[in-house]
Amino acid sequence: MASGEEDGTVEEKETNNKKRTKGAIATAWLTFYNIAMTAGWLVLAVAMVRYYLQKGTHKGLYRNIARTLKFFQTFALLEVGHCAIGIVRTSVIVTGVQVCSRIFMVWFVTNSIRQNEESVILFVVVWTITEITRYSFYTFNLLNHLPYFIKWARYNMFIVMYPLGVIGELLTIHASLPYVRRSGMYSLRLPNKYNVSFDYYYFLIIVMLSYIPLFPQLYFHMLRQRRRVLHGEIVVEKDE
Ligand SMILES: CCCCCCCCCCCCC/C=C/C(=O)SCCNC(=O)CCNC(=O)[C@H](O)C(C)(C)COP(=O)(O)OP(=O)(O)OC[C@H]1O[C@@H](n2cnc3c(N)ncnc32)[C@H](O)[C@@H]1OP(=O)(O)O
Repeated sequence: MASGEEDGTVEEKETNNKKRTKGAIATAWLTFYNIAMTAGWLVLAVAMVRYYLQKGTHKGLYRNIARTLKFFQTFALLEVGHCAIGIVRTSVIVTGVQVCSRIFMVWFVTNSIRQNEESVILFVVVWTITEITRYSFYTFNLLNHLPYFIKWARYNMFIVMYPLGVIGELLTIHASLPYVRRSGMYSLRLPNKYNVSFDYYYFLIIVMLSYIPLFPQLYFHMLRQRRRVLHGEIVVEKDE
């Protein structure tokens, strides 16, 4: 009996040690990741402000920042991995929809429009403000020094920013439709050796329609997070 208890204690200790090691490694990685992403989106913000101040127009702005934007937005795919391996307590599906829809925008939609559209600037500016806030929230939270205004901004700004971002994205997809139809880009017409047809134009319409069921789910998820963190029983971090 005694020996069983001892064994249990040793096993428990080993498990706890493993958990601690995994916890420390995961925390170190997440801290690095969030600092890198905060810096990346800050670089984008500075580049946009500089461009606008120098040129006095938004024309050409997207082209100027496109590579950096694509890089950091694509890097965010790691967040789906973070959820999948359980180092952050977030749903893989919610994160997957959020990240994939954005990657789709930067790699497949903005190529098919005049990038001077105001809607492109709208969603890029909204994403940038959101991500600087979100990643700095995670960073300070991990470092146990979370200023209240960052926590407040994280769980309040999305109320306006989310719909604005979605409006920018939908207007951008809509603006791409005429060119996509004319050019037949990314489409596969029959007959072909695979005997498969794909019409990117209709695919984009389906993507636009999919915002109707998907966006409310993301938005309500954030409203629940807001209630939990700002008004709820579980406190993420000591304020200030
Ligand atoms: C092929 C094409 C497909 C197309 C499909 C189209 C459909 C599209 C539909 C809708 C599209 C939306 C497009 C998006 C537009 C915009 O972004 S507009 C700009 C405004 N956007 C926002 O405000 C974004 C809001 N969304 C988010 O914040 C996230 O993406 C989220 C996944 C939706 C929600 O985040 P979640 O992680 O669940 O909430 P949090 O409260 O932030 O975190 C929960 C816990 O997890 C911890 N955590 C999460 N990530 C990290 C991290 N990187 N590092 C450390 N910790 C992390 C966090 O601290 C929380 O911890 P606990 O409090 O301890 O639980």
